[in-house]
Amino acid sequence: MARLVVVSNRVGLPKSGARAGGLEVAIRPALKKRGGVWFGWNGRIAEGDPGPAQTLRKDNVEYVTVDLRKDDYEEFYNGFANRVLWPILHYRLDLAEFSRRDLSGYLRVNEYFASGLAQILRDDDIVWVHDYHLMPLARALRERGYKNRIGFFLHIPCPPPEILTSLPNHDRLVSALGAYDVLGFQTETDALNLGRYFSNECRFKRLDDETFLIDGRAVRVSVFPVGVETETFARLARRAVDTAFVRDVLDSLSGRAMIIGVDRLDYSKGIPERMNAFERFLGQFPDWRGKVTYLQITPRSRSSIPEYADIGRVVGETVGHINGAYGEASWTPVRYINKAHSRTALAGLYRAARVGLVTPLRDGMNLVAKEYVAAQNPDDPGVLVLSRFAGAAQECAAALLVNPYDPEGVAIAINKALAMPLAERQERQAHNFRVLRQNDLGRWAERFLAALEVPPEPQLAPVRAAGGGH
Ligand SMILES: O=P(O)(O)OC[C@H]1O[C@H](O[C@H]2O[C@H](CO)[C@@H](O)[C@H](O)[C@H]2O)[C@H](O)[C@@H](O)[C@@H]1O
Ligand SMILES: O=c1ccn([C@@H]2O[C@H](COP(=O)(O)OP(=O)(O)O)[C@@H](O)[C@H]2O)c(=O)[nH]1
Repeated sequence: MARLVVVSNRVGLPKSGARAGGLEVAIRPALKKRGGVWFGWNGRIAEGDPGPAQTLRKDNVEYVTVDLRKDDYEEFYNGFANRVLWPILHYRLDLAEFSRRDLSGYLRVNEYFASGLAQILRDDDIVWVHDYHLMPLARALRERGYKNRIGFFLHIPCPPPEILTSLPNHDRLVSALGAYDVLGFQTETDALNLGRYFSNECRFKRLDDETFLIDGRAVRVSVFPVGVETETFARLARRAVDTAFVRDVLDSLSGRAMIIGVDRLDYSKGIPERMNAFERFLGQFPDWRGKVTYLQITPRSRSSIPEYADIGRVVGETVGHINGAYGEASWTPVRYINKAHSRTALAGLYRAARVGLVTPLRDGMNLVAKEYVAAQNPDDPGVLVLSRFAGAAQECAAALLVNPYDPEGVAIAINKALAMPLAERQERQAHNFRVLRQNDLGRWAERFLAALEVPPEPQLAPVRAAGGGH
C-alpha cells in the first residue's frame, strides 16, 4: 500500500486540547486508521524566518509541521484565504476584501508548502490535500516535476460559476485545480458547480459525468460527503451524559428543556439570525417562556479579522438584548459561552438537549449536525433543526429543515421540535442515524482514497515534468 501524505493548512497535533474546527476532527481519525504523514502549519508564527520543518511521530502518524512568518499569516491566512476565498465560496461577495498583496502572499505560501513537501515526498506516495488554503498546491508540485497521484478535498461550499468568476484572478486559481487527479466535494451541487466552471470557463474537455481531460490527465470531480465516527460518537455520548460536568449543567437548568447550538464564531454560521429566530419563538409561543434554555457554545475563531470581530459584537449584543427583554431573576433564556469544549463534554450536552439548532447561512457540511444525531438516545431522542444550506441537510433529510433567513419559519420549527411526539422523534432519529452510520467518517476516507489510488488511464499521456524529474 502506498504511503499517504495528508496536507492541510491546519494540522491537528496530538494533545492539542479542545479546539473547534471540522477539518481537524475529520482528518485525525481517518489518518490514524491508515497511518502516514500529516504536513502543514503548526499554528505558530515565527519571529524571523521560519526554521526547518519539525517532525513528531506518534503511533503510525508522522506530523511534519512548519511555522508561518508574520506576513505569511497576515496575507495568506487572514488575508486571501479567510477574507477572499472564505466569503466568496460561502456566497458572501459583500464581505470579500481583495488585495494583490494578499494574493501574492497566498501563492507564496503555497510555494513554501510545495518546497517543504519536496523534502519528504517519495515517488510512490499518494498525496491528499485539504481545503481552500491550498488550491494551487498541486500545480506548484507538478511544476517541480512531481507525478504522484494528488487529490484535493474542498471542505467548504463551491458556488456556481456566476459567483466564482467574481473572484479576482479566478482563471488562474480555479483552473489550477486541474493539476489534481481527484477533486472531492461535500455535495452534488458543489461538484456540479465546479464541473460547470471547468466546462464554461476553462473549456476543459469532459470525458464523462465525473471526468475531465486536463493536460493529458483524467481528472475526476466527485462527491465524498465527510462524516463523523457515528458509532464511536454514540458510545461516547452514552457515557458522557452521566459525567459530573453534564449532570451539573442539567441540575443548573432546574428541569427546563435545553436547546443547544455549537459553532465557531463565524458569520457563515448564522448565529445572530438564529438568535433573532429564538427571540421570535419566545414572542410567538409564550407558554415556553421560563421552560426552555438555549445554550450557545461559540469558540472564537479568526479573531484578528475585522468581519469576525464584528460578528462577535453583534452576537454579544443580541444575547444581551434577548436576556434583557425576556429574562427573569430566576431564568436566563440564552446562555452564551465562548470557551471551546472537549468532544466528551459536547457529546454529553448534545444527548441531554431536546433540540439541536444548526442553522448556518451556508456550510460545506457541518459536523455538529451529524454529531448531534449520533449522540441521541434512540429511546427518547431530541430533534435536529437544520439549515437547508448546510451540506449535512442532504443526508439528514429527516431533520426539521429550515431556511435560516426566515426567522418566523425557524421559530415555528423550534416549537414543533419541542412539542414533537415521541414516535415521530424516534422515526426521524432512526432515519438520520441509519444514513450517518452507513456514510460515516471511515467511509469518506476509504472512498476518497480508493478514487485516488486508481492508476491513471493507460491511454492518456503522462503529465509533463517541468523540471526536477521525480
Ligand atoms: O482552521 P481555522 O481557520 O481555525 O477554521 C477551522 C476549520 O473550519 C472549516 O471547516 C470545514 O470543514 C468541516 C469538515 O469537513 C465542514 O463540516 C465545515 O462545513 C467546514 O466549514 C474549514 O474548512 C477548515 O479548513 C478549518 O480548519
Ligand atoms: O467547543 C467546541 C466547538 C466545536 N468543536 C468541534 O468542532 C467541529 C466543528 O465542525 P463543523 O463541521 O461543524 O464546523 P467548522 O467549524 O469546521 O466550520 C465539530 O466536530 C465540533 O464537535 C469542538 O470540539 N469544541
